[in-house]
Amino acid sequence: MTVSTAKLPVIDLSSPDRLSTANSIRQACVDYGFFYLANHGVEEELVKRAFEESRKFFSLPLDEKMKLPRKEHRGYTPLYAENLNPDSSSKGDSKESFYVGPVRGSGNKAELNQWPSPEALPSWRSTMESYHDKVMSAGRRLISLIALALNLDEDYFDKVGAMNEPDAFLRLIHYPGELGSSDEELIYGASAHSDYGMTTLLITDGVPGLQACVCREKSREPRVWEDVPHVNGCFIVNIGDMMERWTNCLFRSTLHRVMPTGQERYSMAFFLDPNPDCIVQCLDSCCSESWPPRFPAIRSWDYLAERFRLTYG
Ligand SMILES: O=C(O)CCC(=O)C(=O)O
Ligand SMILES: [Fe+2]
Repeated sequence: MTVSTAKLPVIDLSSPDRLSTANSIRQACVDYGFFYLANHGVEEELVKRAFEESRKFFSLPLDEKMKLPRKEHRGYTPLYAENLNPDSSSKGDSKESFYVGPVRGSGNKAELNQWPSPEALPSWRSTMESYHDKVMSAGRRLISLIALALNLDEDYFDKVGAMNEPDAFLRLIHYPGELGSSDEELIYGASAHSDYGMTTLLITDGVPGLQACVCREKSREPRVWEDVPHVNGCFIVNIGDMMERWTNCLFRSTLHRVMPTGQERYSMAFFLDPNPDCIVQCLDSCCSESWPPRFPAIRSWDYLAERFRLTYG
């Protein structure tokens, strides 16, 4: 079956016409929950370096990588350890990943990060810290436009505490590209899922595989999948379930997956989530008498911890 390419809008983060940009973001988040983000300020050179360092890490022998197993949601997760959609595959996804949590902040938050040994990978930590910082500043600018898009003050998410030391996790991903044997079930790179948090800023190495199901009804069958190709110089941004909850389902967290193509592939997903103590409750601008709040208020971390528990067991 041929798969068409999703026609996603491109949002210019540096446009001086913020209101018009906010309107385009609103439209994109209502219609697709996905868009491309251009002129985001993260230099191509830094993206390239981060991909190089990521490649170096995943090329280490497994026993080296297993010295940094995922703890406190930071560190290494080996192949098949994660199953985003247990209904679709019993083996788990064909990817390995590494999480880098917030790199600044009060208390010991940044110290929870695990780093490969500087002897083996001397530039790894500084590269990932710079990349995390830079994507975080793009994310902050994006969140203020998202607030405008929701008819809120542009510092709304600062005022409710979401952007006070947000929980931002960079996840480096490596898909080895092997195809599971064809007489068994299909093994996805990443099986169908929506992201859990506020918003995700994803960049890939250009190898195809990512698809989104941009149908409004998540439960509609059969699902129609469309390719989401890499666009040079852009992040692929998508809305997460927590933002869907916040906006009372006005903004959509869209199902997506990574198909196995037989090609090795690298990507870097930056999950921008609110401060763990932030209370996520239906925005005033997203409910009315005829459209009452669908979800009770919840503390951000309580919501996310439950989602992680279901994914990682
Ligand atoms: O690698 C990709 O293109 C997508 C990864 C993804 O959706 C995720 O990690 O949540
Ligand atoms: Fe995702």
